[in-house]
Amino acid sequence: MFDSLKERLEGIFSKLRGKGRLTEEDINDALREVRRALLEADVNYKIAKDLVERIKERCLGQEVLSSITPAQQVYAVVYEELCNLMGGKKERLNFAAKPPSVFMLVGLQGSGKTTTAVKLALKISDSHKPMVVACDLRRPAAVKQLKVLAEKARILFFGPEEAGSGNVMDVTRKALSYADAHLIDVIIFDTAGRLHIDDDLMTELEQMHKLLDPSEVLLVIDSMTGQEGVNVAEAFKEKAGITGVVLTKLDGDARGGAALAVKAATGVPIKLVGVGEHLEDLEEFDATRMAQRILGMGDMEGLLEKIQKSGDTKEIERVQKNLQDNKFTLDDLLVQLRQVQKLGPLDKVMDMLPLPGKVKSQVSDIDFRRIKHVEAVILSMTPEERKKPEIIKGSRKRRIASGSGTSVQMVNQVLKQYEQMKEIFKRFGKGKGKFKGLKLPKGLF
Ligand SMILES: Nc1nc2c(ncn2[C@@H]2O[C@H](COP(=O)(O)OP(=O)(O)OP(=O)(O)O)[C@@H](O)[C@H]2O)c(=O)[nH]1
Repeated sequence: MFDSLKERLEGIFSKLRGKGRLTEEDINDALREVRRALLEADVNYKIAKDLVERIKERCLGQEVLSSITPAQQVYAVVYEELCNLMGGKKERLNFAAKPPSVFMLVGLQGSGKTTTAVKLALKISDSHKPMVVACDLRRPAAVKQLKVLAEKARILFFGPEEAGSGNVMDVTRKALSYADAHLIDVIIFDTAGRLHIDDDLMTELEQMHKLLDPSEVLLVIDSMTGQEGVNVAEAFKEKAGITGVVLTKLDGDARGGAALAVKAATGVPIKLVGVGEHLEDLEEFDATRMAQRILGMGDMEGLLEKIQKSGDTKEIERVQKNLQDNKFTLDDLLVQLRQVQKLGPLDKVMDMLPLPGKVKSQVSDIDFRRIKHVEAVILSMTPEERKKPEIIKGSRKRRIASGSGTSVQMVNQVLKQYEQMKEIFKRFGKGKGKFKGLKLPKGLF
């Protein structure tokens, strides 16, 4: 997601960086391109226009700081304004002061409601006892889907006695008494999906709302729907009293229009984002991180969090220190490869690193199906060789190849990839500059 927007912005800023002083015309030209890039990302025209106006006002109005370049200044303003556009601060879920908390998930068919219901239950299950309730009774398959997913995630499920039968209000009431009897403190209702917003659906949601007095009505939107998603949000806001948005399929190739504009258009904050098909792939939405990703600054916080979750933090800290000190060794590469295997798909990890798109695709090109071979090659080297691979010469390469059950060609490839990564980290992974609390990776300018 955001790839093409990111690339466009990268191009615009690299042009600016090439200029020492920026004239008003330079800024106007750059911002015109920013607006065009936003429109291409399917952001509503008015929202893009207003955003660019605000950026322009701030850029032209600000005094020139001696500590940073003019291009950096513009970049920082764009970053701050993108954060503001997406809501600025993190919006947490509201839980009822007196349990149970009731969450209603609403949205169009196929937006990802059912999956999100279970993802959300799983996410909060560390500190709560959640239950998911199937209230999409028009589509028997939806009840079954929720049940199957809930079983997979070991989450309590409640639904009509027979899929395809029953009445929504009946199921809702029964779910409430079941929850009461079983000390369930969060009840998540998966409501009916429709292809379009219609009166029947809204009446049903209204009745449920009245009975449940929910802490959250979360509208689930497929981010691929772009601006259309924003229109849906406007309609649901008016009719269903939504309190938050969950944007799903952010891992896809959506252009980003919905993520950028939904808060500005509706005033309703994005609270959660779906970032994959696995049940663990639901994250809190963080405008700051999102803006950093859009601007190619990487989501270092997200990456570190992921790494910490996967354990081995001491090792990771050591690798980080080595990266900063420009002492990246093959041992570090080994730790990284193991982390990559634990972290999951490489493209997601790559997305979080503050590297320009082009470099990312180069790194992504590394054949990670052969990751085990790479590991075996490194493990067949002596500790000394892992620190100073340049001492590995012809005969040692053959020994390493046979020791690891691979080939000399593979050994050469590992060494080459290591050199490439070292170079990348040297250029982009080192240190961070600071500007008014912003963390800008050095080397970008
Ligand atoms: N890649 C990806 N796929 C997702 C995400 N969230 C949901 N999906 C997929 O989207 C498809 C539709 O999701 P559902 O949960 O069935 O959607 P729904 O809104 O409940 O649909 P109805 O039950 O038809 O109303 C499923 O194949 C999900 O696996 C996500 O964040 N990323």
